[in-house]
Amino acid sequence: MEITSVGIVGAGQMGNGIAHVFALAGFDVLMTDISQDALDKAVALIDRNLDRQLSRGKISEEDKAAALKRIRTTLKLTDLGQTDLIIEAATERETVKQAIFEDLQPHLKPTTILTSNTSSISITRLASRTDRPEKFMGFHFMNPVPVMQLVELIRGIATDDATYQAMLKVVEKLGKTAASAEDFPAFIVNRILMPMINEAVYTLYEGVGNVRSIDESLKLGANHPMGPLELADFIGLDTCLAIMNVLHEGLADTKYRPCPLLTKYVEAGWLGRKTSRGFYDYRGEVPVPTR
Ligand SMILES: CC(=O)CC(=O)SCCNC(=O)CCNC(=O)[C@H](O)C(C)(C)COP(=O)(O)OP(=O)(O)OC[C@H]1O[C@@H](n2cnc3c(N)ncnc32)[C@H](O)[C@@H]1OP(=O)(O)O
Ligand SMILES: NC(=O)C1=CN([C@@H]2O[C@H](COP(=O)(O)OP(=O)(O)OC[C@H]3O[C@@H](n4cnc5c(N)ncnc54)[C@H](OP(=O)(O)O)[C@@H]3O)[C@@H](O)[C@H]2O)C=CC1
Repeated sequence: MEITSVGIVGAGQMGNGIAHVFALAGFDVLMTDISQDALDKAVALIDRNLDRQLSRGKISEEDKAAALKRIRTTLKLTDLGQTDLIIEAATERETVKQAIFEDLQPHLKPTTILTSNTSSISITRLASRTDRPEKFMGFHFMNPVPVMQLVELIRGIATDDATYQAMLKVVEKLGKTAASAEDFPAFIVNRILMPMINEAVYTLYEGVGNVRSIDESLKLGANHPMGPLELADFIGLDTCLAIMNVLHEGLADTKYRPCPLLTKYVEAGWLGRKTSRGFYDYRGEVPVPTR
């Protein structure tokens, strides 16, 4: 069955980026969130990010207008039931994701494929709570979605080949590159990236460097486009901590112990760019290190 429509749950930074790339690739998009404010902000951001691509000659005025026309929003999760593909991109918490799939289930077409953009949580476990574990996959985009080429595809233990092949076709239609990862905590990218970010926070915690020197070191010394603390702020410190907890609990190895300083920032509500404060304070003209 050809996939032409997608339902996106969660209109945060990932949800809006995913809606953006699907609409540009010609899919009909229906996006939901628990707040109207999040939906309005997401649509405004997609408009701005399409403008960036327009001003750089990557898309035309017609492409932009057509993409925006393909995006609809709703506050009712169950409206998404008639779409061909569900992409869950809500907060990185297993209970939240489980509840979303549970609530959606009675309203789904029998053919609808379910996916989660989770950064770390077991696909097999999420799938096992639904009526279609064979049609369930991890579909992990990278941030910022319109810019990053990679999508991780993660099969749960029960995912069938027809579902995997259908998702490969979707990735191809988006013009992105798929990497297949096995279903173990945090898959490939975050298994490697997140311990590096956590180590950068330990480096700060132990006073080996400050925010600026740590970020400069990795940017100028290892050619990373962003320093690890700047990247953590960009991803969201709550998401970074959630991923470290999944690694720590799922692999039972102390090398994944989340840095207490990362926990403290999250407890303060200093979640990075999305709350205007994290390892940097973004409330002024230029970001200022908070340590
Ligand atoms: C946590 C997880 O589960 C998984 C993850 O996602 S891990 C995070 C993965 N992401 C990264 O590691 C990102 C690392 N950072 C970068 O690659 C770069 O800093 C960046 C691409 C984000 C920004 O690059 P930059 O050169 O500093 O900024 P900027 O010049 O504004 O942007 C570069 C290009 O991207 C475009 N761009 C940036 N953000 C965009 C967006 N949201 N939408 C559309 N276009 C965007 C810009 O228009 C620009 O386009 P051109 O190349 O055509 O000029
Ligand atoms: N940030 C990143 O770099 C990446 C994140 N991911 C993954 O993508 C997912 C989303 O992350 P991200 O976009 O950064 O997070 P955000 O915090 O930016 O957005 C999450 C959104 O989901 C909403 N939400 C929460 N619960 C529900 C619900 N029950 N139904 C509908 N919407 C809900 C939130 O609303 P509210 O704010 O009101 O709670 C918020 O708008 C996570 O699983 C994360 O691990 C994957 C790749 C990269």
